Amino acid sequence: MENNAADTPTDGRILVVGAGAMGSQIAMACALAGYRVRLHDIAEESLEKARANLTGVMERRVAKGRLSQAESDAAFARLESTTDLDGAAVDADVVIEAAVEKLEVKQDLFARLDTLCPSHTILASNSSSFVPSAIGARTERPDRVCNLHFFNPALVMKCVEVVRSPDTSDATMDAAVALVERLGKEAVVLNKEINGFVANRILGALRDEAVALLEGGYASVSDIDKACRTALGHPMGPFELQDMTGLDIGHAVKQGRYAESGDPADQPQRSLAERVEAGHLGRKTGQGWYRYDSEGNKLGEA
Ligand SMILES: NC(=O)c1ccc[n+]([C@@H]2O[C@H](COP(=O)([O-])OP(=O)(O)OC[C@H]3O[C@@H](n4cnc5c(N)ncnc54)[C@H](O)[C@@H]3O)[C@@H](O)[C@H]2O)c1
Repeated sequence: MENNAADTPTDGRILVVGAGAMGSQIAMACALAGYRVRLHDIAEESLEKARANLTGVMERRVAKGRLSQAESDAAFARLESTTDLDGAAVDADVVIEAAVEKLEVKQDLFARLDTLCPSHTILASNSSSFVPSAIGARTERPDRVCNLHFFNPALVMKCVEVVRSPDTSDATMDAAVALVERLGKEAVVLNKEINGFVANRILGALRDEAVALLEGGYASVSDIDKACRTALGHPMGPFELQDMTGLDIGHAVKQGRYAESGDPADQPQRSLAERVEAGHLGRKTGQGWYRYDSEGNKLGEA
């Protein structure tokens, strides 16, 4: 059985803001661990989609015997959906924000949550890149702001990066790490904030080296991927992975980092930029570093 607590409700109320791919699964992970959870979104259809997706995920888990029907029912009973942020925030002990990746949206949300939530409430963001000092800049509680960075899919992936700003208190970090552990996940603590955190920075460095080797004419796309799979034991190579996640995503991350650092090394490389400009974004467009047929089967290098 997974980490869940159908019969042992956990103290504390969690508010998850944003019911997209990440927020919906983070909310369910918390409900499975016994927390009472409110899932908020500005869009009613996002909440409906979240509920439908979670119902499917939980049904599959029950069918596979990884969860009992009673545990699934109890988790759903602890999970409430709402478009009313004011009402949802009044008694939240922890907020996990998983709205769109736009700094202004997050700063506005944190400023608003700061006025709506009790003074003890921890405000955490699931942002993939923005640091807590930036997101919480307009709150009166920088000591209770941190990042809780889950990975996709949040119900499956074990790692959660817990990121502190220079103002985040030890008590906030301790509570955040305890929450991650209560969810049955592994906390990776960042003692100092940095854009992109640990796992995605390492992934980015690998991707950059792969593109540099390709652009230098040292090896082909498929041989670089082969080296990562067969020598390093990676489940897929860096080009295969980019085709899966979307070249536009990696391109946007590099642009964002360049805007912040001004370091030319952070700019998207020529071969990546050319593909994105041509609309070759990976599997979703049928071509990225590789070409794919309409069923998504790889045909060969692009
Ligand atoms: N998708 C990933 O692989 C991944 C992984 C880790 C972290 N993240 C981060 O998680 C966050 C959410 O990503 P996602 O992939 O779930 O996005 P998504 O587009 O699937 O969902 C975003 C949701 O936020 C809602 N929203 C937008 N503005 C809002 C507001 N002001 N108040 C409440 N809800 C609002 C939207 O209606 C939408 O339902 C982003 O910060 C992203 O960087 C994403």
